[in-house]
Amino acid sequence: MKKLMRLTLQHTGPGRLMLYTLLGILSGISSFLFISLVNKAVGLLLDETFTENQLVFCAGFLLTVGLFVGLKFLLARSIIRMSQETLWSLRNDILSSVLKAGYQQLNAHRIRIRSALLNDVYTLTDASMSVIGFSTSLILSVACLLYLLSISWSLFLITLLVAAGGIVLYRWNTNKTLGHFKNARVLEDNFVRECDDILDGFREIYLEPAKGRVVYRRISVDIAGKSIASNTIAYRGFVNNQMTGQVLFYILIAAVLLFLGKALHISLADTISFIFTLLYLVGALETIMVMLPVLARASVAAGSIIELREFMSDTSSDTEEKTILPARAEAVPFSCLGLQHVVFSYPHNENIFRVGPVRIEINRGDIVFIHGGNGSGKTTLLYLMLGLYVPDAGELTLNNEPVDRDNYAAYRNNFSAVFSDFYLFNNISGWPGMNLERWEEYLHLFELEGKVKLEGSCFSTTDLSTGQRKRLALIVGLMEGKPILMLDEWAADQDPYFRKKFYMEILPQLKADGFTIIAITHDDKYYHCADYIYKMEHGRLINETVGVAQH
Ligand SMILES: Nc1ncnc2c1ncn2[C@@H]1O[C@H](COP(=O)(O)OP(=O)(O)OP(=O)(O)O)[C@@H](O)[C@H]1O
Repeated sequence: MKKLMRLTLQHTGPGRLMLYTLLGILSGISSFLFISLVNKAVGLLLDETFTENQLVFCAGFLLTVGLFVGLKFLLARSIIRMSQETLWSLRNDILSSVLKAGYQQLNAHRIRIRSALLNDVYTLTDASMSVIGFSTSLILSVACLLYLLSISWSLFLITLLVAAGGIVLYRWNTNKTLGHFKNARVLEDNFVRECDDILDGFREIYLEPAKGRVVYRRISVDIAGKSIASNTIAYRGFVNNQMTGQVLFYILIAAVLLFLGKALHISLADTISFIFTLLYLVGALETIMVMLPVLARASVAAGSIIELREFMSDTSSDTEEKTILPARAEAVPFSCLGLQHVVFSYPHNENIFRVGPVRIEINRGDIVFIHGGNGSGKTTLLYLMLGLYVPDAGELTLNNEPVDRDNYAAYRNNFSAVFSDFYLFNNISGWPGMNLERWEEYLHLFELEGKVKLEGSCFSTTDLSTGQRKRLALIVGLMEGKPILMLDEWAADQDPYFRKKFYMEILPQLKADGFTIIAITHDDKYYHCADYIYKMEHGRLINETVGVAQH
């Protein structure tokens, strides 16, 4: 619950939370005023003096009901607004942590981020909607207990003992119950992962439905089975608590009516008032008990969001040490970059694959090709050069200056990249430094005229062939105007005609325009187009430029 309070406080602010609590208290008090009026009226009816006070009671009832309705309405309106604002504020908060996180952190927590954005925030929003009933019932319970004290302190003590017994039982059960909710929350992540398999692997499943059936079975048998079991045990625990509490109070009511009233010499009017108030108390306690599982699940969701945020901002753990949090940075004019004895290995990789030590110097205007076998470390090296991964040892230099924590973001600003699994943004509005005036020229160069248009800051379509989408991604990269272009097997999806055009015509033109190009390629037919050629072998970078370089 502490985590839930911490998160709620962060998103509503203490002022608003106090205001809603105050409204809840007032609403509870107005309910209690109504009960006490009913009790008084019952007492007067028994004394047969009610008719003399009928008008006063009529006004009293109208006033308390009016107050109750007004406060409930105000509270409901505020809480509904607050819960919607909390939903979006939580989402914005998670997304801004995502945007500030390092690449490796993001990759490691992809599924949790999705679960947090889609599930946890809704669990929390639902809980905040329940707060109205919860706070009102809580206040009403306290007020009822105080009223019971004013009727008979001995009966009050007995009631308190019964309530304490219920609370002890509840506490005893709750830890176990929360554990089951936590299990169910972990299963939710597994569910999201399996759903990704179905949605992202749909083509493969369509061809071989057995693949889909396997995933479906994992969801419907494994995950659903375990999730149903965990949630059922957890909810059952809460229902048991609720029933135990109710039974305890019903026994108390029966005992007061049957013998406790008489034994403790309580008058008939007080006994009736006591029973009445107890019944109200049971109702209020029941409302609280119904809310408890909702709050318990919200507490697990809050814990999960807080943990995720800590993972995303933490720079001390194994993985996070190798990332540099981005900051706003101005690019410096690029003249050369270098990797000096750079070493990197993936954390938690059992095969202990290591890149390096790597030494390389690249100057402005160079065309550098890197080739090598699958799994030799080319992409890892590319990520190191791009500053997506941070080396374990050695250093990167930009313009002969070492790149450190403070200027990593500025360093990254020098690159545009088209990855082998690139993402094509449809809307490029607000991107800094875009040379949109070159759009038509590049469209012509990459032979995409008539295929796609730039409408404002959006592309008319991104539903193109794979090769065409790659051409468009490269045009976007070029329009960004960054000095270094990183390409991971860019030409692999191009037809022979355009591949030739790319190596023989486009690359020289880009070089003439001042771009530096670092490309992973297996097109050995065009290796002569590079100024420098390197081979990656088991994480080692071998210079094969001799005989290839044109200068
Ligand atoms: N995210 C990762 N976590 C752990 N290990 C990884 C990760 N990515 C790659 N590796 C390991 O690093 C090695 C090199 O991978 P890398 O992607 O750099 O190779 P590559 O030369 O680009 O291969 P390919 O030509 O197949 O794309 C792989 O053999 C793999 O074991």
